[in-house]
Amino acid sequence: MKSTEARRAFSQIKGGGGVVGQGIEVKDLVVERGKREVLRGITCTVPTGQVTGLLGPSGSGKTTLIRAIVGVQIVKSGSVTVFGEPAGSAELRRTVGYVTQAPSVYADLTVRENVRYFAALYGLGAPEAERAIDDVGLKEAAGQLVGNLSGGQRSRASLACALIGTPRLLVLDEPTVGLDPLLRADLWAKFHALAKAGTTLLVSSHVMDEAGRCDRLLLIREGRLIGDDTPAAIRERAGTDDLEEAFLRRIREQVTA
Ligand SMILES: Nc1ncnc2c1ncn2[C@@H]1O[C@H](COP(=O)(O)OP(=O)(O)OP(=O)(O)O)[C@@H](O)[C@H]1O
Repeated sequence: MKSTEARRAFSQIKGGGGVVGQGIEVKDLVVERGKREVLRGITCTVPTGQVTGLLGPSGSGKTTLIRAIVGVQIVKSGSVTVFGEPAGSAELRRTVGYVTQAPSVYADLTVRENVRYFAALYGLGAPEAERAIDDVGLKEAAGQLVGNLSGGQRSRASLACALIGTPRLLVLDEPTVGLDPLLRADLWAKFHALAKAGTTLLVSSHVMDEAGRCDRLLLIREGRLIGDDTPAAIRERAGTDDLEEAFLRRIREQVTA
């Protein structure tokens, strides 16, 4: 067994009915941006084959944590591993798909040209590109220039490019911003279908009504983790069915602690 495979096997823990693994492990992570500590000692895990939501108010540190996980953020201290490898290491390049908040597609190419370009980078062809376009509901717009698409369509074009390499970990920074409720529901169904097929997903959002769609939630506030559990357990602990209210109660608990 190669060392990478050994580490991967080691990062998996036998669960009751099947294999439950840790896709991401973050330990005591501290990040400074602009001379300010924006992540203040985060420790958390993200299980494989599930949709984990990263929730928190604007400016709480979601994007910074995501950047550390995909390996593009300088960290002050602590560690981040993805499938047992240090975040950002060469072994993870084809393993991690990352969709940023800003669309990462070429505005002067059509949707199809963009997705085929990314497919070619992975040694894949037109059928795989068409499947990814179909998956994000952009079949009708495939021939349009990305520069002429709506904001929501453009984010879906970025998502199609990220899906093409069938990454083991898909990290999506606010993927549903600007989408109508029907499209949001379609995309969440797609995320769960991917998770069922074994993909690990980390999805950030500051929209509380999306939190209930996740298998697990990481709640972040002012650079600290204030919750790491299933939506059901977070509701139960707070004594309310309303996740937004549960989040607020958790914040109040922290403030008075
Ligand atoms: N390039 C930067 N230089 C200095 N400070 C930054 C930089 N980018 C972000 N910050 C600061 O780091 C903190 C966390 O920002 P981050 O983008 O991680 O938050 P977020 O939770 O993703 O917010 P949003 O939901 O608005 O995208 C904020 O206080 C922000 O002002």
